[in-house]
Order: sequence, then structure tokens, then C-alpha cells
Amino acid sequence: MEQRLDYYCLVGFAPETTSPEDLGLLAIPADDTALFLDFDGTLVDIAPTPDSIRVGSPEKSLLDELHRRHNGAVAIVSGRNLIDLDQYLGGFCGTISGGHGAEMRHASQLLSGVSCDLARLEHIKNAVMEFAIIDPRVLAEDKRYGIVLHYRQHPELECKVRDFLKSLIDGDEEFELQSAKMAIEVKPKGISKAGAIERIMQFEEFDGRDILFAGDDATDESAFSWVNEQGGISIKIGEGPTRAQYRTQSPDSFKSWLKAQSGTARS
Ligand SMILES: O=P(O)(O)OC[C@H]1O[C@H](O[C@H]2O[C@H](CO)[C@@H](O)[C@H](O)[C@H]2O)[C@H](O)[C@@H](O)[C@@H]1O
Repeated sequence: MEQRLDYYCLVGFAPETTSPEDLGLLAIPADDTALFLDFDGTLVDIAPTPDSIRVGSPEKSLLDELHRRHNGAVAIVSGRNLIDLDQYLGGFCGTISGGHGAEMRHASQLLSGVSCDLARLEHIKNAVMEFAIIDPRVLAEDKRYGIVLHYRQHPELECKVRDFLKSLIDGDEEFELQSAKMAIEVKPKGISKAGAIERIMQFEEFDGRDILFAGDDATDESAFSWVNEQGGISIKIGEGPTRAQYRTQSPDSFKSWLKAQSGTARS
């Protein structure tokens, strides 16, 4: 029980939240809805390592089609580095937020990122890298504004990883932990996907629109809460406790639902 509480504390939300309805019950969103889409586990299947995901032309075509149909009000909101997202989604000209809101690209322009103590971050990164060298069963993923320890290959290491990272940033005023699927990340405090979406909603193409956000992970829960508060639609991909209002089984079922927008009469 103690460990569960610890987990929920890290994740930042309690499990007794909502009982999401089946996504199939949700009417196709109107073209004037602003779409916010998470990347890993939402648009692409979860893979054994961060680098082994598969992003094909169907995903890129779908995004282009949505971007056209929603008049530019489509954004990717991900924990990944912006530069990596740009490479995977080469050619996507919509808005992208990377690093859980730490980085932003809009209208082909890089906007200012989060401000944090980069020297302190470097120190944290070095310690985390060293941990992964000493115990190669875990994988360190270096990010522009953070660092992740992945334990997907050895789930039994979750406690060891968490304990190490907790001790590393114990009492730190600038950095905090963020749990994800089989991974724990150190990131700057104060950034979140909720904050990223709120910022993007101020851009002209998004301003005043209804909001839809889809995600799959604990990293998406802040955004589900914020979107719910705004009267928007929140969609959880896959299993697990969530605050989202709707749920669908997998990235494939979610993409099929998105594709079904084609040719459907909308307001
Ligand atoms: O916000 P997202 O777009 O969902 O990104 C969250 C993290 O995704 C990646 O890690 C996750 O996906 C990997 C590939 O499927 C998987 O191996 C790993 O276990 C997952 O945690 C990415 O590596 C992280 O940087 C993102 O923060």
C-alpha cells in the first residue's frame, strides 16, 4: 500500500477518478475543435526502447489531413525532445510541444523554452548517466530539459530507479520526478502538458475553439484535468486509472476513430 501511495504521489493523481466512457460513444468532433495529440502510446505503439518506435506514412498522412481539416489547430504535445518529434514527423507543419511543455514550435518558429538551472541539470544528468553505466540493465535517455531512466527491459528495477532518482533530487527547488510507462524522468518543476496546451490555446489558430486532448500515460493526466475544467474532451488510450472522460483500447483504435472523421458530415 505504501508503495502504491508513493506511486500515486509521483504520478500526481489518485486512481479513483473517472470511469471513462467508450470512445465509440463520442460523436466525431467538429472541424473547429482544436486537437491536441500525445505521441508515444497514442499515435505510435509503445516499443521496447525509445528508438525502436515505428512511425509510418499513415501517421504522417493522418496528421496532415487533420491539420488541413482543422485549419491548423492541431498540436502534438509530447514528453519527447522537440528535435526528435520533428524527425519522426518530418514535414508536419503544425504546432509541436516537446519535453512535457519545456519546448515549443509554432508556425515554423522555435519559441523560448523553459528557463531552469542548466548547470544543475547537467550535474543531475551526469549522475544519472553514471547510474546507467554502472547498471546497464537500465537505459538513460538524455533530453534537452531532462533525463529519463527506462527500466522496460527489467521492470523489477522500478524501485531501485525511483529510490535513486528521489535521492538525487531530494529537496531540489527546480527539478522533480515524472513517472511514465516503465520510466521515470527528472524534469524542471512547473512544466506540464496542461501548461503547454494552455499556452498553445492562445495562438490565433487555436484561440476560442473547443478542445480535445488524447494521451495514454501518467504524463497526460495534468492535461486531462485541465481540459476537463475547460469543458473539453479528454481521451485515454489504453488501460489504467485516469481522469479522462473517454477511453479507447490502443493507438490503432484511436487512429481509426480519427480517420472516421473523413467523409462524415460535421457542424
Ligand atoms: O508524451 P509522450 O509522447 O507519450 O512521451 C512519453 C515518453 O515516451 C517515450 O517513452 C515511452 O515510449 C518508449 C517507446 O515506446 C518506451 O520504450 C518507454 O518505455 C515509454 O516510457 C520517450 O522515450 C520519453 O522520452 C517520453 O517522455
